[in-house]
Amino acid sequence: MPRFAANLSMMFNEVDFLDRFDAAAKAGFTAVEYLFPYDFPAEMVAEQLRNAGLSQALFNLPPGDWAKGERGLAALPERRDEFRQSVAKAVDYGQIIGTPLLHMMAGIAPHDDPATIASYRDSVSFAADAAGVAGIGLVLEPINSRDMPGYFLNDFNRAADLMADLSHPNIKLQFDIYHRQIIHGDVLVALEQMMPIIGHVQIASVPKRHEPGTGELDDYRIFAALDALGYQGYVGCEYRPAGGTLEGLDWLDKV
Ligand SMILES: O=C(O)[C@@H](O)C(=O)CO
Ligand SMILES: [Mg+2]
Repeated sequence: MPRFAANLSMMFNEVDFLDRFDAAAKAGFTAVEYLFPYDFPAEMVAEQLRNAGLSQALFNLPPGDWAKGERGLAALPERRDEFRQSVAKAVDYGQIIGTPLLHMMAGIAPHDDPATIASYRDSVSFAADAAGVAGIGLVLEPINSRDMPGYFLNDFNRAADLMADLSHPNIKLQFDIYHRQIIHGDVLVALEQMMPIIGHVQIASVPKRHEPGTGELDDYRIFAALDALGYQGYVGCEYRPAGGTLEGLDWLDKV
């Protein structure tokens, strides 16, 4: 059975962010992930994690102005300085909280423009180096264009090609099964082929992004495949509960 991490940006929204750690632990989770911890001092987040007896699986670099629609800075050449500051901030938080992985979002930018491609490549290398010095892995996640129109990294093969090209030891793929199914399908074959470069997995039903086992895929077969492929990382439960978070957790009993 995979090791599941509760995603505190989507789950346990019945309580405030800092109270979600305790709620996740009481529900039986041993690890958590979330998008961003930056509204709170890192020490405060670390204390919540520690007090709840949880491990941190991953969180994201600062994405720019999320409320204004920004979804990362890495592919935006004109934001290079701000991007580099965001890397320093994420690594700082990562060391204090104790995360093994940071996810770097690419940004809303054309994926066929030489300037944005060059910016992204430079940013990936820069962030992978900086995170690596701190002992933290960097992951890149292709995101489907229906949920995030205009997102730069919207293709799993392009992500894999880039990683092969950069050949940096500290870069891995964040394989979100929800995005994979919407972008390309062929989930089981892709998991097998890409397993050597996968650093983190996330799950949600497709197409509604609710609890596993409630959509078009056989999520239980996918969990069995992850075990059979020897996947050792966390599976982030990045879904929006269809009703209450606790009421929806019975899918875990069927894994
Ligand atoms: O899949 C997602 O949406 C997330 O993993 C993320 O990091 C950006 O929203
Ligand atoms: Mg995801």
